[in-house]
Amino acid sequence: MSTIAAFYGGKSILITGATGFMGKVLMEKLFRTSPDLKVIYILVRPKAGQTLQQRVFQILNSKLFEKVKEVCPNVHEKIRAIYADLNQNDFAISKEDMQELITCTNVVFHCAATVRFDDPLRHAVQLNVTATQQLLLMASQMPKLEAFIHISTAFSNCNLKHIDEVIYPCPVEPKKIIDSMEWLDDAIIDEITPKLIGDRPNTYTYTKALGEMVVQQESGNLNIAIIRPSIVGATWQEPFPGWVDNLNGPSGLIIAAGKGFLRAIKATPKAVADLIPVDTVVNLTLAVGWYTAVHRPKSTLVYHCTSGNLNPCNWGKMGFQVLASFEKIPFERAFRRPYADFTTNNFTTQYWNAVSHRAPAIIYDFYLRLTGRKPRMTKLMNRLLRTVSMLEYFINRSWEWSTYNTEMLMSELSPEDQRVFNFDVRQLNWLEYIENYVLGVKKYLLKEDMAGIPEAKQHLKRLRNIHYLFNTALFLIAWRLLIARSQMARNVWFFIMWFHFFLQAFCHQEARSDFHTAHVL
Ligand SMILES: CCCCCCCCCCCCCCCCCCCCCCCC(=O)SCCNC(=O)CCNC(=O)[C@H](O)C(C)(C)COP(=O)(O)OP(=O)(O)OC[C@H]1O[C@@H](n2cnc3c(N)ncnc32)[C@H](O)[C@@H]1OP(=O)(O)O
Ligand SMILES: NC(=O)C1=CN([C@@H]2O[C@H](COP(=O)(O)OP(=O)(O)OC[C@H]3O[C@@H](n4cnc5c(N)ncnc54)[C@H](OP(=O)(O)O)[C@@H]3O)[C@@H](O)[C@H]2O)C=CC1
Repeated sequence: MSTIAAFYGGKSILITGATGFMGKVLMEKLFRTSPDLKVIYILVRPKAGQTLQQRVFQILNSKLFEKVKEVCPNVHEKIRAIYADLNQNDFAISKEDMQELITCTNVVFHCAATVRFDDPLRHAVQLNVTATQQLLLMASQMPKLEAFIHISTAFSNCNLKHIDEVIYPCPVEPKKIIDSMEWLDDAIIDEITPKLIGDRPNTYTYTKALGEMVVQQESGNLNIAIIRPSIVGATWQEPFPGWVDNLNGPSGLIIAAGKGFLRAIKATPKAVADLIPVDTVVNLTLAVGWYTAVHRPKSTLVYHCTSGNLNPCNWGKMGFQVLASFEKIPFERAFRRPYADFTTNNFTTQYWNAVSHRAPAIIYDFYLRLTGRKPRMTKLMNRLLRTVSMLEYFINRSWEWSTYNTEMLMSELSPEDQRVFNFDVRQLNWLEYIENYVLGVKKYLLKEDMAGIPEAKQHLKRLRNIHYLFNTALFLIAWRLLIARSQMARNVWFFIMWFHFFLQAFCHQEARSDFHTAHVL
């Protein structure tokens, strides 16, 4: 029997962010491996016209929970959804619910956060810092609490190149930031945001760093640990490979590339793609919960949940494998054929954005107008390019995260626990993982039927023919109208053609050699 699974038996567990990507996988694993746990309290807010109960019902009836229902048929009775809004004082939890939580909770997993990169500082501070502070205050009143596990991010200190499993201080105290949010108006906050976040790229990474400082300062006598996952991706093994249900991290870009919207990206092929499967993060989280409660380390331990130093993969190899997977698993109704130009240069990025993204969108919108429909592609493309520009920071740099604590914990586990709560990322086969990821995006995010694959392949063939036809027609028209009439136009045309093909050849050669190197590595 697994020691960790046995530890959670009979326990009352509080999870924040249980309706999120990681929270759902955490609940699933807890119920599947410790079906005799007492109760999982989840702090939920009504959303998108759904009540708390409807939200819980939807989660429990999803494919993710199919196995759980076999092992733990009374799972509905073991989830207690508590109305809460982490943006409110005392989380707007009723007195009775608060009393129950304080009296009964044994372990807290704090996953809730805003993960948006463009959130205004006030909102990001409220959720990622103030709510963490409030939750710790609540936890300090829990007589039965054995462990408090805080989920942070490996990028909370992305302004550093080498990151140790320690809490780094921020120049301005979190308490001062929290106080100032109360009296400063939005315009002033917007003005000082760049100065506060300094060399971090966004309010998300900054407020997650502040959240860690709050954990350190307010820990009191609590048994606390911090987990820092890198870029969390689809499940690797459990409960089945490829499960994913939101667009964060690479998932949105996989869709954009597979549907043929995104065909070039400013990314450094040799930079480490520090992806970590969500089930690996959850396994480490549960192991840390057990270790923190049972071994009670004297100080707050930080655990890096990253792949780069143990089993590195780079963006070149990842992009190559994603594209290769589209051959086998094409997405339906693609706008253009999937294709990738990786570039590291600003000028070529602008060039490919104009040629591969904006121009086709304008042409398609023109076609929509001609056929009496509302143009939409330019707007969609602008949004996509904005999203990509926000992710660029993370795909053009490499970081080194030390993993001493994570490796120490692995060595502390029994062989059975190492198997049931596997977080040894060295066993991950990237090529297999990425193919399952693409498959998961198709099945669980796009909700496309596998039976549609032959038709999707036909559609891509049609797109290829249209592409050839379009290029030939364009060439003939240009030739007829301009080139045949003027020497000047001929010279300009030849220069453009030369430049275009030169760039294409150059980028291909660059990408090929990088893909090749990446592959060899
Ligand atoms: C040639 C290219 C392709 C080649 C091959 C295939 C490529 C795949 C592999 C290699 C590519 C590289 C992948 C890089 C991924 C790197 C991610 C790095 C992130 C690390 C950060 C640290 C990790 C963490 O700790 S936090 C978790 C990460 N958080 C996020 O990812 C949140 C990011 N999202 C946001 O902040 C916002 O959504 C934002 C600002 C991007 C957009 O906000 P906006 O208000 O404009 O819109 P939304 O309402 O949110 O959505 C609008 C629209 O866009 C869709 N969308 C949302 N997010 C993404 C996304 N990440 N990618 C693509 N599309 C996205 C959303 O669904 C909406 O669509 P509609 O149709 O309009 O509804
Ligand atoms: N995804 C990733 O790549 C990474 C994530 N992390 C960290 O992991 C944790 C979980 O992330 P992930 O699951 O991906 O994020 P999601 O965005 O999927 O989930 C966020 C969760 O927080 C909840 N939440 C947000 N605001 C409130 C609020 N005001 N009141 C109550 N609940 C709220 C959401 O509830 P609702 O459903 O109602 O919106 C949701 O359950 C976060 O702490 C994040 O920083 C770290 C590294 C990478």
